[in-house]
Amino acid sequence: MNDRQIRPVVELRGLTRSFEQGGVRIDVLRGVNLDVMPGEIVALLGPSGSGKSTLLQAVGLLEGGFGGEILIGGHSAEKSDANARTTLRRDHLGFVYQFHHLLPDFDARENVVLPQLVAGKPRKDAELRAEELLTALGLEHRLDHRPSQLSGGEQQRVAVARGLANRPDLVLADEPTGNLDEATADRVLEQFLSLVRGEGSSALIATHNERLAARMDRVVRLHEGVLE
Ligand SMILES: Nc1ncnc2c1ncn2[C@@H]1O[C@H](COP(=O)(O)OP(=O)(O)OP(=O)(O)O)[C@@H](O)[C@H]1O
Repeated sequence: MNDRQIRPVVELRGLTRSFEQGGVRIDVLRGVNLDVMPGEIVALLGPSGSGKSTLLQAVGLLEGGFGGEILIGGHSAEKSDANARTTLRRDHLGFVYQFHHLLPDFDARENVVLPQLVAGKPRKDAELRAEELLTALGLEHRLDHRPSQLSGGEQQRVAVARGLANRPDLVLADEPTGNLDEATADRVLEQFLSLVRGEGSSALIATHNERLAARMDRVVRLHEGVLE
């Protein structure tokens, strides 16, 4: 490949996924094609049940059972064994879950430190990075608070910091503001997007909220198992 050619951070080619429900087969993804370019923030829109979470699980290399091809940073997920997939996930991907996935017994700082320790970063560096991110999100006065001592919007900002902690090339987020009221969702999304932009990462963000999707660089719609 020409060195000057820019490669997508993720390439999906003919991605398929079916489930059996009560003896009936449903084809949720029927041949999804998508490229996400470096630095691009893509909204994945679709009504409830259209397969947004299923698609994010595929890109996150969290589950098997998919047909087609997934390339992360040019590396084929299918051609990688379980260890190589774990490395791909660790080196390239970050996940922003809804805030109820935060570890309840650890404070905000530690929730952001832990994934970095798992990735092999020294504790001191991990703490500095956690403080930098939480400060950028306006939580410098909440570093020592546990999730139960934080508001929903504050907890979701901790979840954002955790997802970005290891400087992923691609951030995957499933309804990252889905649990928040409209005004808080707007503020948290704004901070999330500006942090992703500032770090030069890409993001694929599932939502059924057209208004929030319009704030991203590109909108793709999942309809009847394909992207339009
Ligand atoms: N593990 C599973 N077993 C059986 N069916 C599943 C499984 N996971 C998802 N499905 C089905 O696949 C379809 C798509 O689900 P998915 O959660 O991906 O949709 P979604 O667009 O993320 O919906 P929502 O916006 O409500 O979260 C649904 O009909 C769902 O019931």
